[in-house]
This record gives sequence, C-alpha cells and structure tokens, in this order.
Amino acid sequence: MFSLILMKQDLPFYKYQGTGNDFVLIDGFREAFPYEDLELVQALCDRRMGIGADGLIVIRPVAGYDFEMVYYNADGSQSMCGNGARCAVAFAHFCGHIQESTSFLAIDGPHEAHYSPEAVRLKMGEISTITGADSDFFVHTGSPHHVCFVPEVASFPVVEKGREIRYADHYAPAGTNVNFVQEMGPDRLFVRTYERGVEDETLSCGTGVTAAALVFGQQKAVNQVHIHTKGGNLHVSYDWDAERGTFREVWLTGPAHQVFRGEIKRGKD
Ligand SMILES: N[C@H](CCC[C@H](N)C(=O)O)C(=O)O
Repeated sequence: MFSLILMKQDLPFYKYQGTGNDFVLIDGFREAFPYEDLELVQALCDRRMGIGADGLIVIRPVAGYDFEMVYYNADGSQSMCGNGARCAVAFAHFCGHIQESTSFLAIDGPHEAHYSPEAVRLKMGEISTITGADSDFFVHTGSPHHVCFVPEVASFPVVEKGREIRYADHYAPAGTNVNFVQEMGPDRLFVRTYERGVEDETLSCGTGVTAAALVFGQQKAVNQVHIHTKGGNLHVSYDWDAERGTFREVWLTGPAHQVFRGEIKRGKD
C-alpha cells in the first residue's frame, strides 16, 4: 500500500478475466506506469489491500508490433501468460489500438492473435521439447510447466502437491508451474494448476493447459484438445512438424471478458 500512497496521479485500470484467471490491465499508451515498482504491482494484486488479481498487465507501444504486453505475476515476477495475453488482446481492441487481428510482443517473443467478442485465439510460440515419462512431464510453453497425469483431479491436493514440485531442487532456482491433468475422453482433459508467482491454485492457466494438451496430444496422436478448468473451457490445437521435431501453429482459444473498471486514487483517501 506504501507504493499506492506515493503515486503521483490517479491510475485508471480495467479488470479482466480469462476462464477465471484474473488480471489488472493498464493502458500504457495513455498512462505512465512505474515498471520497476514491483511493490506497486504486489499492492494492486493483493486480494485484501488492493484490487486483487493473479497478475497485472500493461500494454504499451513498441516498434514493429501493434503493442507490447508487459506481464507481472501477483508477486511481481515476469513471465509469459497465455490467459493474460488473450485478455490483453481483448483490452487492446477495447482501447481502439487494434482491429480484429493483431501481432504483439511478449516476454517470450512475437505472437499473433484474433479477437471476437466470444473468444480470443492466441498463437503460442514454437514449442520443441517435452521431457519426462510415465505420468510426469515438463514442457516450456512460454512459461515453464510440469505436467502430472492423475486418475482423479477434482479432489486432488493441488496446492500441497503443486507447492512441493514448484519448489523442488530439480526446478530451482526459477521454479515451475504445476499442472495436474485427468483424461476425460479421447480429446478431452480436466486440468488444475498451481501457478508460480501466484503461489496458489488459479482457476485456469493458459500456458499450462497448452502444456497439458501438447503432452496428451503427442501421446494419443490427437492435435485438437478440449480442456475443462475450474474457471471455464479452453481449446488447444497444434501441428507436429516431424522434420523439425517441433509443435507449430499452436493456438490457444477461449473467452476473455472485462469485469469492471476503476481508478487507483492518488494518496490516502
Ligand atoms: N505464473 C506463470 C505465468 C502466468 C501463466 C498463466 N497465468 C497463463 O495463463 O499462462 C509463470 O510464472 O510462469
């Protein structure tokens, strides 16, 4: 809260959610944002003392693209965020910075996306290596993801077991996100995720369901996967480039909605 009091001017923000992964969004085309002030990010994401969110996103101008997405987890760490990117595209369209299709920059490189009121389609970066065997795998889909297949995910102790894996020496010092996955059908999964940088289960994780879909799809030779999460339903499609040994044309599709808008008031009211 200290940072909020020190802010020099009121700061307009918008709250979005993409299948329950929720974010504070700020238009960096119009507002000056103190990008180095991680205390401010933590304060704004705090669910009791601030607005409350899994992360905070600023969209800002950058040469060569429609915009750049700067993504912060609630603890102020930065990463790529699939659901956040889908919300950033919807916000950029709402702000009038883009039409229906866009090319933008994120921490893991360039992305294409297509906006409609019903859903945002986001092209993920090229993904190459899946490691692991049996029920445990690892794949980097713009952010790091451990994927663990379990027989019954609804009652699984996601926070307890997720925290163990996230902080395991094996993944130190960066850590990883942890996805627990149940096969629900030939092209259907139920995924619950413990998210690094939120340090809790989130209602969905875009890069996480993408990781789960690619691991599952490679095993079952399907390249379209429907994923149920506690926050809603997402869809992942991809092509496997056998020659290059990479997943290409990886698309994450799902809803992204503006929930409310507000202003962070200067000083202490
Ligand atoms: N917590 C993740 C970033 C956000 C991922 C998730 N919210 C998504 O939708 O991809 C990390 O630190 O790698």
